[in-house]
Amino acid sequence: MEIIDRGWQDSFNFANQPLPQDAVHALLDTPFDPTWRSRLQRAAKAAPEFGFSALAFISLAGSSLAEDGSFAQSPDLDVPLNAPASSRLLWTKHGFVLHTRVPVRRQDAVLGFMEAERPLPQMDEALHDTTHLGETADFAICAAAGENMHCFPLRSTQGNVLRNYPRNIAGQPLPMSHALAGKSGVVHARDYRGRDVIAAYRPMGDTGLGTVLKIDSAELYQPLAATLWELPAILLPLMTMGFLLLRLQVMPLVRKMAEEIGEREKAEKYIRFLAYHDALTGLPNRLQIQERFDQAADCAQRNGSRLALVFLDLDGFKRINDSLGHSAGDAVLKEAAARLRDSVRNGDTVSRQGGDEFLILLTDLGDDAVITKIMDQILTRQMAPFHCEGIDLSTSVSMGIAVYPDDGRDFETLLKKADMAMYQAKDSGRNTYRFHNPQMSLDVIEHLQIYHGLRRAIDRDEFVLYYQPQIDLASGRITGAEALLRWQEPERGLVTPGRFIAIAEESGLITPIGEWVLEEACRQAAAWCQMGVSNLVVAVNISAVQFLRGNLDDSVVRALERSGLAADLLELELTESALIHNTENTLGVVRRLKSLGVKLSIDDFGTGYSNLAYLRRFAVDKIKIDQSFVRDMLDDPNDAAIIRAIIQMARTLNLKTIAEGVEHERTLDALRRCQCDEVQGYHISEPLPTDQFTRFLLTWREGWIHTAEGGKRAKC
Ligand SMILES: Nc1nc2c(ncn2[C@@H]2O[C@@H]3COP(=O)(O)O[C@H]4[C@@H](O)[C@H](n5cnc6c(=O)[nH]c(N)nc65)O[C@@H]4COP(=O)(O)O[C@H]3[C@H]2O)c(=O)[nH]1
Repeated sequence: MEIIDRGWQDSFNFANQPLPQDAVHALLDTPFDPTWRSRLQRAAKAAPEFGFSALAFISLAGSSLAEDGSFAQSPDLDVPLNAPASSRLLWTKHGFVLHTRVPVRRQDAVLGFMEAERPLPQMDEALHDTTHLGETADFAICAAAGENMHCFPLRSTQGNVLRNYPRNIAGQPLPMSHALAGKSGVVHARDYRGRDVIAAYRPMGDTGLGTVLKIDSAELYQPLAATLWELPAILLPLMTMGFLLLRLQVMPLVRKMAEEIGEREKAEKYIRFLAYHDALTGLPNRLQIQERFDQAADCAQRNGSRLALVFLDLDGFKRINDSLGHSAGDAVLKEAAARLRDSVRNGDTVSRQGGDEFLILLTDLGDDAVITKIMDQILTRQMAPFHCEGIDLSTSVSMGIAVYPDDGRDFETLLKKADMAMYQAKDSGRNTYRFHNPQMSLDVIEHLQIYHGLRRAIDRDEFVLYYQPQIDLASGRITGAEALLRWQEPERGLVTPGRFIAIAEESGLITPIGEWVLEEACRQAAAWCQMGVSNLVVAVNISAVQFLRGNLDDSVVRALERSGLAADLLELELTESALIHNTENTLGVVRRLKSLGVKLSIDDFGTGYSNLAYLRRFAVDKIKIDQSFVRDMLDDPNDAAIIRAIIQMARTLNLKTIAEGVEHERTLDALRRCQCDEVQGYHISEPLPTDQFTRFLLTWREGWIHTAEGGKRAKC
């Protein structure tokens, strides 16, 4: 039910974001306005990100204004749902699909409609997720069709739907008929195949659908039946052997029978338990927390108190699951669940949504201070390491908070807002929490637009590299050029990496983008070399994601081969965090790169772990002192002391140092006095497009450039 409600709510929210609203409104008067049509089309293109497989905006007259994706054609089953209105549940060859039609509104006026389809893989899973209950366990979802019913495929119907199937067989109601009559319970009855089953039934909210979870009685009672079958054969000889033997032989059997009956009751209880709990952690499931929310909201409305819904996601869970396996993943989830339960008050509810997502309902709240106290408690507890399969693991969590009634009054709205806030917490570096604020909805749209734009940017040739010179302080020579990525986005203009690198990392797009950067930077460095610029090292930023997930060493080899650039004219700038994780794999990649002759520098040094051991282990060549220290070094003695310490340490380890973010002559002098090797910053030059950087190179110092005719040949 919540999946369907959420799907409908998502459609409604999507349709009523400012961009679609404005566009549909504008197209009321000028239906063919190309600017608004193209904006609306951009909004439609964001559909997959919201989980839609198809989406169309439709005018009041019924014509399509913009659409994306393809709607299901001739589904095997198509049933209208009572609520939310204008929704239909379809069964297609890919599984369940929710079809919704929602109004695009401004205040009370309907401006148009949005039709959307969203696959519901969670419901597909529900059909198959019964195997752990037993061989014959099965889950059914049906809709009333007059006196009969239509049923979506069960495990036992092997993908086939049941159309117009009777609700009673031989005068006896099937368990589903109770669910379709709006009742919940457990019965021993005959199912549609005429088999005896034990079945739990319940209606699916107000949708008009019914659900049944059932298992064949024969399977459930099999051990008991076997015992009963043996009984007469044993009893006859026993009767002649007298009381003693009777006690010895029969009593254990009787006890066994009693146990079997106990087992049967346990199975029944388990079926009931599953309807309201998560099987892995034993926590309440989504259905239960939603019911508790409804009760708490009624109460809060009466006494004017507040509630909070917290959406919590474990940070880095996928990495644990992928690298250590599912049993370690399960252990982490159980431990996280136990800690969450311990971190909240008695009246609060912790539930598992699925995967590594949890929901927490905090009731009876005064001001936000109570919420932040609980959030801090959760963060602290989750971070404590725990022992799992021979290793110490620790996790952190990101949380988003939506407050009743400030952020909304119904469960789905609050859930959606808490979800958005959770993403903000992730964006802010994880291991933290954020309260929802209205700006977040706009941020989500912006985030999606950037994501979709990035996917096409390489093919459309929209990336460019700018270069910023790096200068040797002793000689004044240009020793290097840092390649800095820019995105020439058709509508936004030149976009700097701060706005898109994190999205590229999160979506994995950083790998192809990073490869493009490597190829382009090497190609350009080789071109400068051909022009006669000698020993100019091009420095390329490598993201930690690219380093850990991509085949960085292969990409580097390819870029060098294609461009013909000498390996020692390429420097890779890595952050400390890239080298700290996954050390064995990292070491292998670094060794290969070093064996090629590629240089390695550590970017933003001083802001991360600053672990000296890895500087040696990875044979780093250069340390880049973070601009946050450089910026204030003249005014802040602590920053100046840190810079001096970094430079001294680097000298001891025989590493070069470069200071970034040098904006003033006086900073440059101070760095020279500290014996910093190189500098980079606006004082010398901002990052420049290729042609301007080439001019910069040619005019920087007389006599520095050696042409091929001039004697000294450039190394390329
Ligand atoms: N205030 C101030 N800023 C200065 C000064 N001199 C240089 N900067 C800016 O400082 C940033 C230095 O790059 P970064 O620390 O590697 O930080 C880079 C880097 O981490 C990332 N980045 C840039 N290009 C790439 C790329 O191709 N791949 C990856 N993975 N990340 C990139 O984006 C970050 C930001 O890049 P930009 O916006 O180009 O910002 C650049 C540069 O324009 C100065 O004197 N004052």
